[in-house]
Amino acid sequence: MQTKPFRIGTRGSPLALAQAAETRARLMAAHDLPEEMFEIVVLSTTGDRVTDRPLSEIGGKGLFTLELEEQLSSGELDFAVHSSKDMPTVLPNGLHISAYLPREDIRDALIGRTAPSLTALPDGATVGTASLRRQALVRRIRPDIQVTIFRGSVGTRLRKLDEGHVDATLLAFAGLKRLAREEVVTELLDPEHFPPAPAQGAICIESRIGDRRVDTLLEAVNHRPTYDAVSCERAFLMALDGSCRTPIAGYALCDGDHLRFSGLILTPDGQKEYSVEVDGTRTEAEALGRRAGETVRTAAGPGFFETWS
Ligand SMILES: NCc1[nH]cc(CCC(=O)O)c1CC(=O)O
Repeated sequence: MQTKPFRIGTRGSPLALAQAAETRARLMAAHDLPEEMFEIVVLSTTGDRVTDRPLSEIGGKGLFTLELEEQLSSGELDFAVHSSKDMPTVLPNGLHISAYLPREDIRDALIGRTAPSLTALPDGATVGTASLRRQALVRRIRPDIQVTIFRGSVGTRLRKLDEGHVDATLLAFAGLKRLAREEVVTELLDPEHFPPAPAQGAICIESRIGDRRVDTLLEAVNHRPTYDAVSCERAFLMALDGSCRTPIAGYALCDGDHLRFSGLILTPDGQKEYSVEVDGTRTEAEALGRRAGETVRTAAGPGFFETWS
């Protein structure tokens, strides 16, 4: 192996930095390499800079990835570490997701200030979130709840909650665990009733297609069950054309060679929905996700995706 350090690209949020550090630690352990062999390069992305509007409004794909991908393509970086959930379904030419680390918990967590659970929140309570999926899933269970746009890093959102801006907020349990903040959680939401976003809880590594040196390095940390589950979930998103304005949820679970996927699309008010379940072998993960996406898209019909945009 070469002696020049690998350049790892990441965003600068505390969660992104924790994920880059976890990636480096796993690579050091897998290859018995010293820390000096990995240089963590921090870049700011559009998604980091615009924090006062919902992401669905800023539009465009790759708000959290574009700047990193430019530097990957130009050879400035060797690979980039991302939250898979923030990855666009279609990547720039020449780049691919080459590895997934073992997935964290996939569930959403409620952090309640005035009550500990979604069902116990007071009548007309406010919940802070910028996610259309979380908004729709909250309204599906509690149509009386008002949703306030909440953006910024995990720490910023928890501070806004503390300051009393809202009664509760929702965050990925995975991110809270990675930041060692899981003690704030008052309720973990069951995926059967409150399904996570496709790819939630999984760290992925993006690199140049055909970079043998990087492929060899990353192979040792790639977790196949996560790779298959998230590939299935991303295929579901892609088949739905991943419009940022459609609340989409879904998760795949691997059990030995078997994979089961549950998907859901709903209107932002949570009052209308289409769900799908498929299962098969892990080797057909992508095909299963694609089929599930096509199934709900056909069931919903073209009108469904236009009713609110
Ligand atoms: N878009 C923000 C984002 N991207 C990934 C995570 C959490 C970690 C993960 O899902 O892997 C979060 C914050 C959140 O949803 O609470």
